[in-house]
Amino acid sequence: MKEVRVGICGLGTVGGGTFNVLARNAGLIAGRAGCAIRTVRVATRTWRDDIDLGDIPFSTDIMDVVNDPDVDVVVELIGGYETARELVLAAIANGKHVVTANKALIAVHGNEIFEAAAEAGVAVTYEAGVAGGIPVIKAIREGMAANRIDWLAGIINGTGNYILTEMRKGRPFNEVLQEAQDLGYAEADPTFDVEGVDAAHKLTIMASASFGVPLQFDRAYTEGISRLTPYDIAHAELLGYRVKHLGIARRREGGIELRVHPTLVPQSHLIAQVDGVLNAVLVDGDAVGQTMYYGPGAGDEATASAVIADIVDVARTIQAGGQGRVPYLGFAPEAIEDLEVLPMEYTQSAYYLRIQALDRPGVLAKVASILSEHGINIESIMQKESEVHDGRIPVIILTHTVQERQVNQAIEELEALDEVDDQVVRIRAENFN
Ligand SMILES: NC(=O)C1=CN([C@@H]2O[C@H](COP(=O)(O)OP(=O)(O)OC[C@H]3O[C@@H](n4cnc5c(N)ncnc54)[C@H](O)[C@@H]3O)[C@@H](O)[C@H]2O)C=CC1
Ligand SMILES: N[C@@H](CC=O)C(=O)O
Ligand code: NA
Repeated sequence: MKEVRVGICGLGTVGGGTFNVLARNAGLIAGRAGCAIRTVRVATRTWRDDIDLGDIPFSTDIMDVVNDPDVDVVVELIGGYETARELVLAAIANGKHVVTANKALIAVHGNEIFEAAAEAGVAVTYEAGVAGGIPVIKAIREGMAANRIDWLAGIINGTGNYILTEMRKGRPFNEVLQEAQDLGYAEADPTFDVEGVDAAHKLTIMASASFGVPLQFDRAYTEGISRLTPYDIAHAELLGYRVKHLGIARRREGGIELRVHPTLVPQSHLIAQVDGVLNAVLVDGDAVGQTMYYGPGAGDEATASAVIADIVDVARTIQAGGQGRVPYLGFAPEAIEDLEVLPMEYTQSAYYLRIQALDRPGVLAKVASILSEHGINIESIMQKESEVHDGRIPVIILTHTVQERQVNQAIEELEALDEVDDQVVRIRAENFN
């Protein structure tokens, strides 16, 4: 085969980046792929005047790509759940390989899509969907193949990390979110970024590829960054921690943890230094130990880098005459375990608690006694006289690692005390042990 022919669906941020890099680095990419990679058709609803398609046929109907007999690989870059699902299933039915950057699609419909693809004998790849340009799916499915992976944790949403980084400098949330949207980092619906849905999509995929379990997005716990206050971010810093929005997956007795939430991480850990649109994923393997993958998590050409790496992989597969060197989730179908996601109350974490209490003798003793009754050990406690306001003082406590249900019960009792006002603020903390 002299060339592999690509049809691109969606010419937005990632589609534009993919088209441009494929054109700019055509010779180099052909050298790596062992054949030319040629864009033979494009379909997109909105046009970009800055991209010259030359004589490549184009239309607004994505089915034109799927039904084009000249297309070997359909590159799905339209985003969203349902239309993308129909597009990908139709491409598979037509015997075409699929490359996608759509983590929402894979996290929610991946089990169905991989089954259809296996039956049709085609590849479906999704590297760009997880942590953008970082080749983390390749690292997990191939580089970590010798290891039992017990946990992974990552900053896996560029928009959210960009917002948290700028908030630390004192900038307002909404202004920074608008900036991330203007830079092309945010999802079509930016609440997916801010409320942790996008991170949960990516975490679901990485967990399945790490542990060899089916995709279970509907069981993931998702908490966003929109309710974080500058006060708690600053006080976490005083305790030696930084607040990051993490996705965490951990293998436990009888199930797996799958959770996305703001998290205190030690300032001394490398992951605390990951700022702006950059992402980082820690993966812990029993043989290799802790590894970290770092780089741009969003953006046009950064994401295109991963899309094209997948296209090259598919081109090599086509030349080798197979359906894909690597199984869809990195495990042979018969090796997929039936492990379920644990309910949140059975997950384990350390906690930052902020209790708004009356500034009166004996209150701290009552708080400590409730925590102790629930088996919660205190790592550190912080209370500053300069913060007394209206006879009330914030008490900030960092706990040791405990089960979430112990903390839920303790918080319920703390909030019922006459000496405690408002809801107790709770942010989980990780030390990556
Ligand atoms: N923007 C980024 O940095 C990253 C985005 N992604 C994913 O890549 C995919 C694309 O994202 P972006 O390029 O940012 O989005 P975008 O909104 O910039 O581009 C989407 C393109 O698809 C076209 N489109 C949408 N629905 C269509 C339909 N039914 N028929 C024809 N054309 C249609 C739109 O006209 C637009 O040109 C999404 O799944 C997103 O989650 C993944 C990693 C990074
Ligand atoms: N909206 C996403 C884009 C990449 O996946 C992000 O901000 O990380
Ligand atoms: Na990636």
